[in-house]
Amino acid sequence: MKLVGLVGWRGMVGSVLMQRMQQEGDFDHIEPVFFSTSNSGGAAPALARNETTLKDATDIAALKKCDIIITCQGGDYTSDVFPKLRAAGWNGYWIDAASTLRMNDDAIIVLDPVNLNVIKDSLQRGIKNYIGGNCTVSCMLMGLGGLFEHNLIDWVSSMTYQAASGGGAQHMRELLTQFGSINADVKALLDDPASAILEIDRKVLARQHAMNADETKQFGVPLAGNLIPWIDKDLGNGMSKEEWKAGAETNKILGRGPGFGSDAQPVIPMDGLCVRVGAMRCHSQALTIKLKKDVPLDEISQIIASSNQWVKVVPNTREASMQDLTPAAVTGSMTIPVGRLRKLEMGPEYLSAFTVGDQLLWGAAEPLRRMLRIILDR
Ligand SMILES: NC(=O)C1=CN([C@@H]2O[C@H](COP(=O)(O)OP(=O)(O)OC[C@H]3O[C@@H](n4cnc5c(N)ncnc54)[C@H](OP(=O)(O)O)[C@@H]3O)[C@@H](O)[C@H]2O)C=CC1
Ligand SMILES: N[C@@H](CC(=O)OP(=O)(O)O)C(=O)O
Repeated sequence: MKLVGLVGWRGMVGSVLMQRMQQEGDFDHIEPVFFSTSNSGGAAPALARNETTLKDATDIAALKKCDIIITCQGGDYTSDVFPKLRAAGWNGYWIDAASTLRMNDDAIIVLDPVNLNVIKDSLQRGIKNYIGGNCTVSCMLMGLGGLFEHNLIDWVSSMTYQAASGGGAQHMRELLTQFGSINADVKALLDDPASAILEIDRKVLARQHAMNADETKQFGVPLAGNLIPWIDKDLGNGMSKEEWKAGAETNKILGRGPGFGSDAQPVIPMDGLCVRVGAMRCHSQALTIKLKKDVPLDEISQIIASSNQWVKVVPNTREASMQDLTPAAVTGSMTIPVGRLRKLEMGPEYLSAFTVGDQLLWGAAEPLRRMLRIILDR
């Protein structure tokens, strides 16, 4: 059995990964070794078999023994440990949730329901670094993969509504704490049906404006009852790094653009705005898609629905959209609903779509565990 090192397994992405690996019986096929950056020597989780203590996640000699390493520890860890491990001659498979290595020439962004051909070709070529994509990109491609596959897309503009979970566990906690403190300030007024709504509104705003640095430590400003139209770094050209990832990662996942040789398909322009909203753990996005030609809506629905077993087309009705196309409906589920499909007033080649995906499942953990199985099944 392959020795598989697990790093970052108790974090938020890591915990979801452990859950999914148990559900899918992945541990039956590996000998796991659990690593920690903070508790080496401590007891490994119950899933451990022969290696029952936690190894030091920075111990290159211990890491080198692994055939495969899966890490959800984060970008700083990858930047620190990965180069040292390769420099020490380790030639195993590195599977990573962090963005650090994604755009490297010797790394593949993995989303096998969409790019299994790219993955298989890379394994054949001896590539050893397999990185999970940005959560928004992965969820979008799981939903709209069919349109890309049929080469129907001229360009895409995405407007995202990204959940607190994209920032990590502390961000989710902060959002809920903020909601709680706002509620506490207006609870008496809410309980009184005769109270004035403008007084409630004034108090909510006063509480938001009065939030101190501790209450907004993660997001920098209140997110509860608010939104933040910027995610990730400022690239200095008016674009956020999260927005840049949409085009860069989508095209890399699809194997499009000059980096993939002279006979590769051209890059599909993708751009838009990424916005953080007060949802808990599903990323949603509204897409404007310029098609290459006028394709009837029923054909579009059929192409989208038949792309993979997880995508589900939601009828473009008020009731279905409210029931099936919300973060609360999708959280914890592998299903990727795509709805609000309609032709826009701009013309028959302009399509709107809205999709929601659990960013901890398809957006983070699931492509990693599936990559592990692809390697094991070779
Ligand atoms: N959040 C997301 O939605 C996505 C994240 N990613 C990537 O995955 C990386 C990990 O993200 P995420 O899981 O959100 O990060 P977390 O902060 O939840 O976990 C990262 C590490 O923090 C340490 N840690 C310290 N205190 C705690 C605690 N109280 N509970 C659990 N872990 C703790 C753990 O390391 P140790 O056990 O060694 O102490 C853990 O592995 C990110 O940096 C990002 O690169 C990718 C896609 C989506
Ligand atoms: N940036 C994403 C989460 C994330 O971790 O993205 P990436 O893996 O590309 O750094 C968000 O905040 O919603």
